[in-house]
Amino acid sequence: ALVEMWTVYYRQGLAIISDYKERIFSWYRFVMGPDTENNGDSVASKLFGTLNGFMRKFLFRILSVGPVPNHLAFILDGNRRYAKKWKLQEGTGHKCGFWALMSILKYCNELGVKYVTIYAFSIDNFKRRPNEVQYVMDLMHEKIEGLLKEESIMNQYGVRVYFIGNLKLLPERVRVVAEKAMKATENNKNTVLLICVAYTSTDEIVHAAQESCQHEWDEIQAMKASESNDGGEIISNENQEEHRFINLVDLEKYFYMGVAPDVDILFRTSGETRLSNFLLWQTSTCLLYSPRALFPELGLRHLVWSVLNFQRVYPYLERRRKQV
Ligand SMILES: CC(C)=CCC/C(C)=C/CC/C(C)=C/COP(=O)(O)OP(=O)(O)O
Repeated sequence: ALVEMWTVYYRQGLAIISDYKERIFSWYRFVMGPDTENNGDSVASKLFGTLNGFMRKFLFRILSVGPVPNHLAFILDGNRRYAKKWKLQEGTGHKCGFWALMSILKYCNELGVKYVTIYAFSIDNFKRRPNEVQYVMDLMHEKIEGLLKEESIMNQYGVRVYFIGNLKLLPERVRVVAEKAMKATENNKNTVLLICVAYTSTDEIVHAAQESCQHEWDEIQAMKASESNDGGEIISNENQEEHRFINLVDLEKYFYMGVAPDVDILFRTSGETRLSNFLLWQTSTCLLYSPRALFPELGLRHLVWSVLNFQRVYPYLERRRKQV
């Protein structure tokens, strides 16, 4: 707990310094070293990282005795409140949120969690103040570009990235860089990071229903065409009937989230318990965990506690999944 508290304060310290760095740039570099933007590569931080990593591995070994969740999803709530709480510039909360996300991703990778999904930006978020939308889009653009670098956490930990949602709604430059990131990480095999942007669950369901109907329609048209070309067998009424119904398996095939299994634990930070139109279809048998911490404060202790809770209710969740 002490080491974890230190991690959080260390991150907060970096955030505050980063926030004021334009004003105090010269002694900031002197104190923190030139690489602080990458979360510190100094001897002290390497030593700290080794000690921390050793304790984590020990903890994860113990946790792995029980069932380890396969898919964690996060609603990243409380970034603006975090900035307010620490009297940081508007937007710095989101930056700290990104750092917290990178730590969580690293922990998930070490623990053996295969899928991590985050709600980075909903379709409704486009209604926020233009400068706020602009800030988050700029941050995403900058961070996704960073993820493309050879030494980024994505390549270091073998993380494959998917961007999930109606990507047409994103500004062109963000969409282009997102597509590049998906392509660049397609051979990474360890963890899958699904970043939901321009996403809402209802939009996903409508999109899947439309795609599925379109597919059925195309098939009927193709059958009709081949029938009239070959003078072949006339399509029976039952055959047409069969094509008029969408079934679950077909629908799920067209989900943006079709690449991942159902969620095991859904996190919503800052003590909120609403789903806000996130993964409504994929969370029917998951554990909802809602710590009071704001997203940038989310750390190892929250992850460990949620996994312990998951292991406690695991037999019940499994029974629900098998419908017995
Ligand atoms: C590349 C990549 C994955 C970047 C992700 C960056 C990131 C942390 C985005 C969060 C965006 C967002 C709208 C969070 C909600 O917090 P809020 O603004 O609603 O905060 P509040 O609940 O305090 O109002």
